Amino acid sequence: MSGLFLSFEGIDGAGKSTHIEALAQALRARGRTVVLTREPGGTPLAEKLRALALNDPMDPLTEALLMFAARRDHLQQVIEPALARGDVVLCDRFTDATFAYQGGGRGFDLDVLATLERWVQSVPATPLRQPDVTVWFDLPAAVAAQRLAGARVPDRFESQPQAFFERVAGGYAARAKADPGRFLRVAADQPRDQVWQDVEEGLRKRGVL
Ligand SMILES: Nc1ncnc2c1ncn2[C@@H]1O[C@H](COP(=O)(O)OP(=O)(O)O)[C@@H](O)[C@H]1O
Ligand SMILES: Cc1cn([C@H]2C[C@H](O)[C@@H](COP(=O)(O)OP(=O)(O)O)O2)c(=O)[nH]c1=O
Repeated sequence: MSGLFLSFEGIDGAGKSTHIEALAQALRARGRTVVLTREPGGTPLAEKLRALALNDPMDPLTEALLMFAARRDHLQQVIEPALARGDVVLCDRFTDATFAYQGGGRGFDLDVLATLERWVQSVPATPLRQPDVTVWFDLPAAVAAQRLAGARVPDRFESQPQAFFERVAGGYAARAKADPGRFLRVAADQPRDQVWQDVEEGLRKRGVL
């Protein structure tokens, strides 16, 4: 069986975590070996970089470089070996998050991000590794803010004002527009069951489920 790479995106509170585990179970029930992972993170080194990026003050270039440094290690240590074995990789966030948060949210130069993307995602198997499908939980920033109010201790990103998340959401929309074949947009402002049905149906249409 050939490997499959799925990423999950959306602003904080959009509902990714709620549905990734259910999807892992659905895939396992179909006989697939599933690697559940996340960015920034997924390896011991990348988890250290995550702790820095989420908690320590830094300028936008440092932030972008840490995200891509973590990604490079994650690709080499976890994602590429898993895809080579024929596993399904479910990754909670990938490069679209960098374009949305560092690009849209922080206003960092998108051309620089695109250059880093090409460098970091060039691997022996392919000149530009990208997810096969990106499930995008599209949720208005105001709804996400309501969901997260008081729910968890906010990190450097979650403590940003709503306007930041409006820019992040715009960053995702631009990435989706540029690569509509890869993006599966799910309207996340619906009851959990309906969101899950839309995820399932979208992935079935793409032959993933
Ligand atoms: N469809 C939904 N409707 C209402 N609340 C939801 C829905 N999906 C998730 N939630 C709740 O919203 C919060 C954020 O969801 P979560 O899955 O952690 O988002 P993310 O991983 O994208 O940040 C959680 O408290 C979760 O229980
Ligand atoms: C992958 C990535 C995440 N982030 C941010 C988005 C999130 O606020 C944060 C961590 O993501 P996430 O794992 O979704 O957080 P949580 O543990 O709260 O579910 O990192 C970036 O800013 N750039 C990136 O490239």
